[in-house]
Amino acid sequence: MREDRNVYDVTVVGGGPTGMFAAFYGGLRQMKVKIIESLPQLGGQLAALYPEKYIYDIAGFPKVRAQELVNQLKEQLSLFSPAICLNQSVETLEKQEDGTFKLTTDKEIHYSKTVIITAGNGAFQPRRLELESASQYEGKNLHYFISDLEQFAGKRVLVCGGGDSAVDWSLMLEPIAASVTIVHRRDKFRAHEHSVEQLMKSRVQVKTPFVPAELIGDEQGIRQVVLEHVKEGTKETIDVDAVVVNYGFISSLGPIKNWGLDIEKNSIKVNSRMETNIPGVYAAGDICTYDGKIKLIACGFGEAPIAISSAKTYIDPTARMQPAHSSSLF
Ligand SMILES: Cc1cc2nc3c(=O)[nH]c(=O)nc-3n(C[C@H](O)[C@H](O)[C@H](O)COP(=O)(O)OP(=O)(O)OC[C@H]3O[C@@H](n4cnc5c(N)ncnc54)[C@H](O)[C@@H]3O)c2cc1C
Repeated sequence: MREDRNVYDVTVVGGGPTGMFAAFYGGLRQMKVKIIESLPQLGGQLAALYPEKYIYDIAGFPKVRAQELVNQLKEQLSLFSPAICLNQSVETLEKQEDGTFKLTTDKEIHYSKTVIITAGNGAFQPRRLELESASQYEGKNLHYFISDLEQFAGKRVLVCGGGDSAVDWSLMLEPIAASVTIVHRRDKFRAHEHSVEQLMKSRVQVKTPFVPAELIGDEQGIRQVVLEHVKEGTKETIDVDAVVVNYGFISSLGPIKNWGLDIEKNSIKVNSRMETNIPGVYAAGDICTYDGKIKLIACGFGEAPIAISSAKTYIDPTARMQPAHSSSLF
């Protein structure tokens, strides 16, 4: 297990909008900040569940596409270059004898003076292909995320799914890959009408209503996929070099329930300073609850500076809870 022996002032668990803004605010308050996010991307629900939708209730933005808001948050965050650890899910949180916290993820051990939990509904994981042997091809040529389109150049790619991500990735892969086949269990795609129209005009081969029924491969990866017609049960085998699965995401509070926090209906109870029952641990955004709590991005944005300022005064009791105005800092 890797270990980062640096002790951060604050570690933010969850890189959704609340966590991103909290990390930015930590920078503004001159704290050494780290974010840990279970997905290989920042943005939480916005990036994972509805990147193409417009949001109409962010102050100052009459309307903003969810992914665009994430991009703006990333730009704002980059001002202070916090440590960003993606693809790591925090599994345990322990207070050590010297008062610092030890956070253990599935990959690494981290240390921090304070912790802000901005974990939304819990760690997101991609909904996986439920086929025997699927897991053995992860890290080979079975992908749940695409970080580099070029790795598919000249390859025969099978994309599984019927939503926006599956259709968008098929269209983006089409000019690069040798061939792209999209398989969806229903006749109708759930993606935007415009994207589906483009898909039908493209070179992408559309297989509906089919599901992947079997993976045939070797040590190197999947070589063939058997597709089964959902209604007729007939089967077809196609040759593949890569399989991309876009079945959406599932989230679960999971290990957070075992961290000794006061939890009510899957949410962490906090007071008006965003303090949990564990001194030095704070919560903000969708994961936290208090009398009158509502789950909105705008509320997470309000709670984040409170949580950060509480953490700041916890580390340095002489620091002021009220931060200086950002307009007077630069
Ligand atoms: C379809 C849809 C439309 C919406 N529209 C609006 C809208 O118009 N306006 C509005 O205000 N709100 C809207 N919302 C709600 C809004 O998206 C949430 O309020 C917001 O995302 C909460 O932000 P957050 O940062 O608190 O949590 P999240 O966005 O849920 O982010 C939490 C992050 O923490 C990560 N995480 C969790 N546990 C761990 C762990 N143990 N280790 C590492 N990482 C972890 C998760 O993977 C996730 O990325 C909408 C939600 C949906 C689903």
